[in-house]
Amino acid sequence: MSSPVISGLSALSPLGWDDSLAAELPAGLIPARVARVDRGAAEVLSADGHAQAHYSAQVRRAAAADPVALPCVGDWAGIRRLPEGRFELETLLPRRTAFVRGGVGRLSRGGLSGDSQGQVLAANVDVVFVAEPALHATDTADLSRIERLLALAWESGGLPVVLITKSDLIGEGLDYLMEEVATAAPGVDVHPICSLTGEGVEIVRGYLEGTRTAVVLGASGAGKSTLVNALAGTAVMETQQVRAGDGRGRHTTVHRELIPLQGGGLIIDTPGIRRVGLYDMGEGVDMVFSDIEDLAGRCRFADCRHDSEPGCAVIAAIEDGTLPERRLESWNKLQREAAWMASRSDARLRKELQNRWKIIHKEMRKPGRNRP
Ligand SMILES: Nc1nc2c(ncn2[C@@H]2O[C@H](COP(=O)(O)OP(=O)(O)OP(=O)(O)O)[C@@H](O)[C@H]2O)c(=O)[nH]1
Ligand SMILES: [Zn+2]
Repeated sequence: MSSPVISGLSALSPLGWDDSLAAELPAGLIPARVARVDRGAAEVLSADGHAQAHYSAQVRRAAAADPVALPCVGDWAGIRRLPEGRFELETLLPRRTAFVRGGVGRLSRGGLSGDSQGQVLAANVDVVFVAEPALHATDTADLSRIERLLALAWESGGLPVVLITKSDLIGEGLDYLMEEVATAAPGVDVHPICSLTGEGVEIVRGYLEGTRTAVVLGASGAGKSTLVNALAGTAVMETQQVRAGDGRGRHTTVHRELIPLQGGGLIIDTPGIRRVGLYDMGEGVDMVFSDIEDLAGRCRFADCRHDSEPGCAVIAAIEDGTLPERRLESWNKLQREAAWMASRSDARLRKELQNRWKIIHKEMRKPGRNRP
């Protein structure tokens, strides 16, 4: 990494680097993107390849005070080469989007708790693909699962896109299924794909244009790895068959969690993202049910519970067939769950956490503190 600045910037653009990020980079630091994190260090990709970068004292201190300041896959960082040739990760650039797990808990002494709370699973994800198979065992696509994952996707700040995978398994019924799925995802693009024949894969690739970064959410067996391999044009991910076939554990292959694709764009795949379940849906739920929110605005009573009140526009829409009744049930259910989570992780504290992230970030960028 000798002359990073000139050769660097164009070599960095496949990683998603752009002018607005460049404007945030403190002078004298080398831009690099976090591809994987280990204890105390990150594997980073830069214009000159990959390197291990140990966290600076500032980064360690900030992370000890608040786990949100811990580098995570997808982060952009400013790194520095130390005289002995090692690299140090000096600062993180502001995150544009983030998948946060666990929300924020309170310690008995009243502060924000720091242990595995508010952990950031991935940063700077532009597109969130929600993968749901057309046919899973004997059932068709699970609309409630799509709604749940969409709420997460919205909450992260990335653009949600629904992919109905394994479209080859359903044949005739596909058009009908796609119409049903569309009712569960208002305002969201929905596409059928088949990673085996390649149908729809180019449409998926289109969302990555301009070197965007994506994650694929979906249940086990939804076809996430198969899709990523189809996008990459090579086997970058182990699929279920491969894993079953050679009998090796998944841990035998150490892979980077930020995967640049040959045709452009990047995919983030981490165990944390794979396990992502019912976390932090928060305001995302409102986005998923924007159709019902609109209708509710037209109910006669402002506090209508859409149950049996007179002048309820939601019930009217169910009666005239424009709103599937399943949607209202699903909305009620997810709202209850979101409220339950909010009672545990307090939305106000979450906002506070976001603000504190900004302060931490400024703090980390103060020059001359504890240089080794
Ligand atoms: N018929 C059909 N099968 C598919 C398609 N895509 C994937 N599969 C199969 O579905 C199974 C699961 O695919 P994976 O890609 O491993 O699923 P995954 O979502 O990565 O699963 P986890 O790693 O457990 O999260 C494999 O046997 C694939 O061959 C498709 O488009 N059509
Ligand atoms: Zn109503």
